Parts: sequence; C-alpha cells; structure tokens
Amino acid sequence: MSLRAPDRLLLASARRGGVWVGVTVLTSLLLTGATLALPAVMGRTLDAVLGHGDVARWLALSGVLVFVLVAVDAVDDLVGQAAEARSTAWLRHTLLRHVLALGTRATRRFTPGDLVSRLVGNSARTGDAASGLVWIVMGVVPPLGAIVALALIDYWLCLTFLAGMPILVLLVRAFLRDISDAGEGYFRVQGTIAARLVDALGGIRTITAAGTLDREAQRVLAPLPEVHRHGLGMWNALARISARGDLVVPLLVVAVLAVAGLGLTQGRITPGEVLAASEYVIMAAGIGGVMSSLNELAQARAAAARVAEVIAEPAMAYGSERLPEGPGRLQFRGVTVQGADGPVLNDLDLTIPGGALVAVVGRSGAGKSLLAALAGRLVDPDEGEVLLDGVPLRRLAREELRRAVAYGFERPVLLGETFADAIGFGSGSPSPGELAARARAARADGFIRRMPAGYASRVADTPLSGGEAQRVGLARAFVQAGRVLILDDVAASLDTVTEHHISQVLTGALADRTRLIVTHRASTADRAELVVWLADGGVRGRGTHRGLWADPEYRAAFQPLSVTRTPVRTGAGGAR
Ligand SMILES: Nc1ncnc2c1ncn2[C@@H]1O[C@H](COP(=O)(O)OP(=O)(O)OP(=O)(O)O)[C@@H](O)[C@H]1O
Repeated sequence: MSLRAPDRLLLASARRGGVWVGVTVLTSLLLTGATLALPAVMGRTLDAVLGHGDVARWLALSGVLVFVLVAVDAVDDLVGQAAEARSTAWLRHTLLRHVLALGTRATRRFTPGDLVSRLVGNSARTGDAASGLVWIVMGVVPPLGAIVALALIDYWLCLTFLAGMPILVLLVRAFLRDISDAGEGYFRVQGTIAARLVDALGGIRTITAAGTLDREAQRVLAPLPEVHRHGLGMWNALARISARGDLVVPLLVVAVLAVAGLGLTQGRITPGEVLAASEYVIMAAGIGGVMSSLNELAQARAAAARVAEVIAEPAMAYGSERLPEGPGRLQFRGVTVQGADGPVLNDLDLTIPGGALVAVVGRSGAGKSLLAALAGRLVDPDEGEVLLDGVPLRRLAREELRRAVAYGFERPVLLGETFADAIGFGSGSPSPGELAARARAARADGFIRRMPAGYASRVADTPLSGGEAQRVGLARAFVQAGRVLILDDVAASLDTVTEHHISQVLTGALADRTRLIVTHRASTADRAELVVWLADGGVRGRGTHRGLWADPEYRAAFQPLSVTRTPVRTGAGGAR
C-alpha cells in the first residue's frame, strides 16, 4: 500500500528528529517496560505479604520501578521536544525553499497569509509528529503487553477481554475520523484568517483613508464562527470517545475481574494475580492514553496535508545549458498563457532584436507585464516557448539565466539590510565604486548620500517615496544587467526630468543590451527603436511610435497618462 503525501511527509519529518527520535524510542521503551512490569511486581508483593515470598525484595523492586517511571518520564518529555524542534526546523526549511522555488506561481496559487500560516503554524504541528509517532507506537505496547500479561495469568481473562475488543476498535475508528475532519477544517479556516489579515495590512492606507476599520476587522474575522465550529467538533469527538470509553472500559474491567474472582475461588489464580489482573485490564483498555496521542497525530496529519499541498506544487525546473555568445535576441514562439477567463496571450509570435531598445505598450490588462515576465522566465507559458539567443529559456541553467536577464519593477521590494545590499542584491559583491556609478545612473546616488550613513543606511529605517524606491530598484537592475534588461513600468512614479535622465542612460551606458521597457508613457515609446503594441492577446502592431501613432486605437493605449503627464503632438507621424 503506498502512503499518501501527508503520511510520507509525517514520516520524513519524524526521521529528521535524528538522534533524538532514537533516544525517545529508548526512553519510551524503558517507560513501557516499567509500566508493564509494575502490576506484576505489585501482585508478587501482595502474594509475598500473604506469606508466599520475600517481601523486602519485591518491595524494593516496586520502588525501583516507580523511580524509573518518574525519572524516565521527565527525560522522555525533554528528548521528545528536542526531536520535534529538529523536525519542525527541517520542515520549515523545506517548505520555505520550495515556496521560493515556486516563484510567482506560489502567490498565484496560495495567498501570502495562507502560506505564512502553513509555514509557521502547520509546520510546527507536523513537526510534533516526530515524537508523537514514537509515543503512539509505544502507547499501544502497554495495552498489547497487558493483554499478553492477562493471558499469562489466566487465558480465560484474556479471552474475556478480547470478546469486548471489537467495540473498542470501532470507537477508535470513529474518533479518528471525526477528529481528522475537524482538524483539517480548523487549519484551513486559520489559513483564511491569516490571508485576510495580510491583505488588510497590505491595504492599510486604503482602509484608513476610507475609514472602514470596523468593516475590515469584521471581514478578517468573519470565519471565526467556522473556527469555533471546527474547534467544537474536536472537543465533541474527544468528549464522545471519553464518554463511550467511560462506559465500555468499566464493563470490561468488571467482566475480567468476575472471571478472575472465579479463578481465585477455583484456586487457579492467587490474590496477587487478581490485583495484577485488575491493573492489566485497565491498561489493556488504555483507550485514554492512546487516544490523546492519536488526537495529536490526527492533528499533525491535518497540518501535514496543508504543508504537503504546497510541496506538491511543481517548482520551476531549470536546465543545464549555457548561452552562446549573442546580442540578447528574444524570440516568442506560439506563446499562449491562459488566464482566469481564457488566454491572456494567445499563440503570440514575436522577435525582439538583440541590443535593441524596445517599448511594450498597450492598454491596461493587455498582458505587457506578463510578456515581460515571460521574457526572463519569471513565468512559463502554457504553450509555446521563449528563446534567448536561440536557446529555449527552459533549458538554461538557473544562474546562467539570472546572469543574462535583469529586471526592474514598478514597485520594487528592496531586499537586504543596507542600501548597498539592496542595490547589489543578486549580483555577487559589486565594488562600492560600481554601486555608486549605477546609483548615479538611476538618479539614486544623491538622496542616498544625503542619508546619515550613506550607502550603509538601513533600508528598513528609511521611508522612501515611490519614485525613490523605483530609482533604487533601477540601480539594482543596472548593476545586475546582463545581455537583457527588462524594465516593467519603472518610470511610473518618476518625474519627467528624472525619467528623461534615465532614458539617456538606457541609450548611453547600457546601449549594448537588449532593453525591453514596459511603459504607459508616449515619450518613452517615442525614444524606443521598436514599439510592440499588445492588444487582444497578441501583437496588434509593431514599428516606431511615430508610425503607429496614426492609429486612434494605438493612441488610446496612452490616453489616460499621456494627456495628463506627457505633452503629445497629435497628427499623423507627429507624436512626442
Ligand atoms: N502568470 C500568469 N498566468 C495567467 N494569467 C496571468 C499571469 N500573469 C498575469 N496574468 C493575467 O494577465 C492579465 C494581464 O496582466 P498584465 O499585468 O500583464 O497586464 P498589463 O498589460 O501589464 O496591465 P497594466 O498596464 O495595468 O499594468 C491580467 O488579467 C492578469 O491577471
């Protein structure tokens, strides 16, 4: 029988508990042995007191067993926690690496808040299984051992107990089903709340400006009744098993003790053995102890299912090929990307000449950013392929691709402690001189130098305007720039003078690269050597800005921004 993904993950994470899992097995074995031996030794002690043996010896042995139980129990807890910590750490590493390897697909498939809840809460719950599994396995040993002990005392005792076993088994199965369903629902709803909270924090300015704090709090916490319902489901399952156990276990105990009493009157069993049998029957029916471990395991399994769901999402695979020498020519061949309501790009064929400055324009939602993402393999097409200097991007080694293609984004996230880190991010260790030169080119050098610690200033402590952040992001792209530089609407928050300066860098210092610029600005399109106009899922037109401007639909792609931001001379061939 092949294990399901959550079970495989549970086992893998339990193995990562390493040596501590082994120690937990040892301590649990000791505990189990002592637990099993104690009733027999107590029975012998009683028989000794009644005149059949060495009382002092049996009393001493009872004392040793009790000591072992207390001491080992404490150690068992400690090593169990150590195993869980190691398993959880491994699981978080694995999940985090996978989420990052998924790239943009991670946040298309899962919301950030949901991913955080899986990474933080669910991973820890799954990690609990490291010692939980051992405790469960060890948890069933005392009941099984107790059944054997009953048989050793008198086989009628064992048979009486086994007659009641099927009821116990049915109870356990029903409990496991109820608790697993409730656990899964509980974690899912927790993830939903976390996702809404992250959304709300991302949009906190809008919420504050709109004065909708109460409504937002209600929206974030709206699934709480569901959390309550699933929580109640878990408690009910526990209560049911406890009530049913309370009914079944005493019945079993009474039945076994009645048979033991009969054996005593017939001289088959000693009084000490009756005492031992009364302990063993309770141990054999030890539904309570195993139940709480099973409960833990069921919850760990529900949590593992949520972690495994992310891991099952295939990460982007890279090839091993290198790029030949080349100018940075990009080719899109039959590229189709499906969106929620049909293809966003449909069988698109396009060649971006190497070393050219190319503007990608089109109305909002035309697929410009998607085209830019495809060009550097931030996403893969559903059909077709993208080639760089003749090599399909999928075949390129990851480092080769990342060295060859650099990106600048409209709302860059500045990663790294300091501004020097943020600008050099992903580029090895550029020299301070190179960092400054690129920052100057991106018009970021001035405001960074004015900070108290210059390039060593901490990014997190420095609130930046949208345009300043864009310029730092641009400097990073410039440092990184390989043979292709892709700028996705990077000038959206820049004033015309800064944008003009940056355009000069693109046509000057970086003129040997292929530059793919997504833009809404007519002035940027006008400076490009080639304009690719996207509409209706494909290339609606390509040529120079001036050549395309005659088409009113082309002009409409710029209208909202060009009217307000960029003076445009209308008329055939006269755009600027
Ligand atoms: N990886 C993807 N898979 C499927 N659909 C996507 C993907 N990325 C974006 N889309 C969808 O493609 C459509 C176009 O998005 P895109 O961001 O490319 O538009 P755009 O032309 O850049 O718009 P804007 O000018 O408003 O920034 C959107 O509906 C978006 O949801």
